[in-house]
Amino acid sequence: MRMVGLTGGIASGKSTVSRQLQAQGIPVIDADKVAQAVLRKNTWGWRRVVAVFGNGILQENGEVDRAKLGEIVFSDAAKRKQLNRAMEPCIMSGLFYEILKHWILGTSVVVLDVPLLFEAKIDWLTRPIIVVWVDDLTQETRLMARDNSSKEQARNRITSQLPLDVKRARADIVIDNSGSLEQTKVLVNELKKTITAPPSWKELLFSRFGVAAMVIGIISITAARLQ
Ligand SMILES: CC(C)(COP(=O)(O)OP(=O)(O)OC[C@H]1O[C@@H](n2cnc3c(N)ncnc32)[C@H](O)[C@@H]1O)[C@@H](O)C(=O)NCCC(=O)NCCS
Ligand SMILES: Nc1ncnc2c1ncn2[C@@H]1O[C@H](COP(=O)(O)OP(=O)(O)OP(=O)(O)O)[C@@H](O)[C@H]1O
Repeated sequence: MRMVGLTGGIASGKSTVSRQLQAQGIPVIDADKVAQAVLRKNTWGWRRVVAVFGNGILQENGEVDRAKLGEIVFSDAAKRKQLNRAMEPCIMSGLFYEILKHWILGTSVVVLDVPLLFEAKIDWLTRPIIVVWVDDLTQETRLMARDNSSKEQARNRITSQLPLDVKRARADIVIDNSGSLEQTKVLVNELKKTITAPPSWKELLFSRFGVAAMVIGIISITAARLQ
């Protein structure tokens, strides 16, 4: 199974590209959705996060107040590190579960939409790596418009990630999403051809190795948790 990495900066257009790929029949695993699931009330992730941040981040119904937690972690690098440390094993397990489902089903190409692919150092698992890029001003403007946020809130979120130009430099393929949606669609059509081209033997071996390494990783995390 070919595992294609899809990443970029906040509001650079990963979900937009992901939707266009899905419309062409390419399966996508969305790490943001996995992260949301592992933060639901009474889950393993919820317990770990509440243990670190306390009940003050909860709504009356016991669910995490995402806006409140976001305000805390996107304006304080140390708190963000604590959140990442608490959630990382849960997100990794969730991603692994989704990958395993596709592997068992015999999916030939799956796209992993992971905003923090480089930051979490899991880029080695995926090939090719696609970075959805936009210029800084477009990123800020789109983020503010989408989240109805202030310039300060948008800058806090943008600077909490590896700079988008650094990600672009590490990409195998760059999708420039600074133009119109129609222009991006044309680029995504070309992208589909590239990622669905028949895999080489080297690629096949790499993917099997990646999945095997993840199995070992998850077993180690689970074993450490049970101790
Ligand atoms: C802090 C939370 C609750 C804020 O929720 P909110 O609904 O406002 O944002 P949402 O989840 O939609 O994330 C929007 C974008 O923020 C960026 N982002 C999210 N978490 C982080 C982080 N820890 N560091 C840097 N950027 C992040 C990503 O680009 C993501 O696509 C949420 O982002 C979260 O649980 N983050 C930690 C989990 C995580 O690392 N997610 C990224 C998946 S790899
Ligand atoms: N080419 C485009 N032209 C105009 N608007 C766009 C374009 N691409 C994306 N957008 C808009 O920009 C915003 C951010 O896009 P999107 O949600 O796809 O980004 P993202 O990278 O998935 O964000 P996040 O990191 O928060 O998950 C959305 O409101 C989207 O509709």
